[in-house]
Amino acid sequence: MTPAPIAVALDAPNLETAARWASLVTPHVSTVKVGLELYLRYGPDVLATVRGASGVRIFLDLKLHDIPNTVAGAARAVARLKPAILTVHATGGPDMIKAAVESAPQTQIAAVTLLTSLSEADLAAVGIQGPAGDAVRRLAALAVGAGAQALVCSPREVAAVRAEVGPGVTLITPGVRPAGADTQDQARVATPEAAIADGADLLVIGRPITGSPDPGAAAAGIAAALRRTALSRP
Ligand SMILES: O=C(O)c1cc(=O)[nH]c(=O)n1[C@@H]1O[C@H](COP(=O)(O)O)[C@@H](O)[C@H]1O
Repeated sequence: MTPAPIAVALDAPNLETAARWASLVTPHVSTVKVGLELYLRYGPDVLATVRGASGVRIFLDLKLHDIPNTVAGAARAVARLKPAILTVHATGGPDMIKAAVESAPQTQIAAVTLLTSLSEADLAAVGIQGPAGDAVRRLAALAVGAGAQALVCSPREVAAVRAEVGPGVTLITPGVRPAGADTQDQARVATPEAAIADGADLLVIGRPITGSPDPGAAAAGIAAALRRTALSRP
């Protein structure tokens, strides 16, 4: 069976846990995501450990955000680890995004538009007025114009982003929660089925899978629900 378009966020406190989660979920999902917690604790070695024998695709989520020269150096430094995807913040601007794209040519650069943890009130507090969707669409167009091949946005905005950037860009949505699940620190959320129906290519899901007593079964359950949705579509 083809693995589901899910990147499991391995936000683990130690390498053993991350490796265990990775081996449990990789039969069911296409990708695993290494973020700041693991990378800052263990460094580049974490990618080889998590990749393990399965050779699963790695999404390296470092959310780079600095001046173009510094981001170019950072992207070059991690490009040798061959992550499939690397994140940068779209608000770093077009020159910064372009620097990342040029410095990691084998890696898909994903520009994070507005963090899914921010509510509209939070966005207003940092000076982003109006509906989140407007700013997300503007940042999406800017990032694609600068060469980003992928975008990160909330599932609430993914349909508008798809309409803005067209079919060729990979749309990645965190802020995904199965119906009835605790939203925790996420503000702009939707279900896995809704995210896919609205045009997401890859769903980032962490705690709903890794917080389960059986992460393998939780990943398999969400993957099966996505397959059922795909089959029921006309
Ligand atoms: O870039 C990301 O992956 C990301 C962007 C964003 O806007 N929101 C967001 O939650 N994420 C990441 O997606 C994951 C979501 O995890 P859960 O909330 O546990 O499903 C975390 O690892 C976040 O770092």
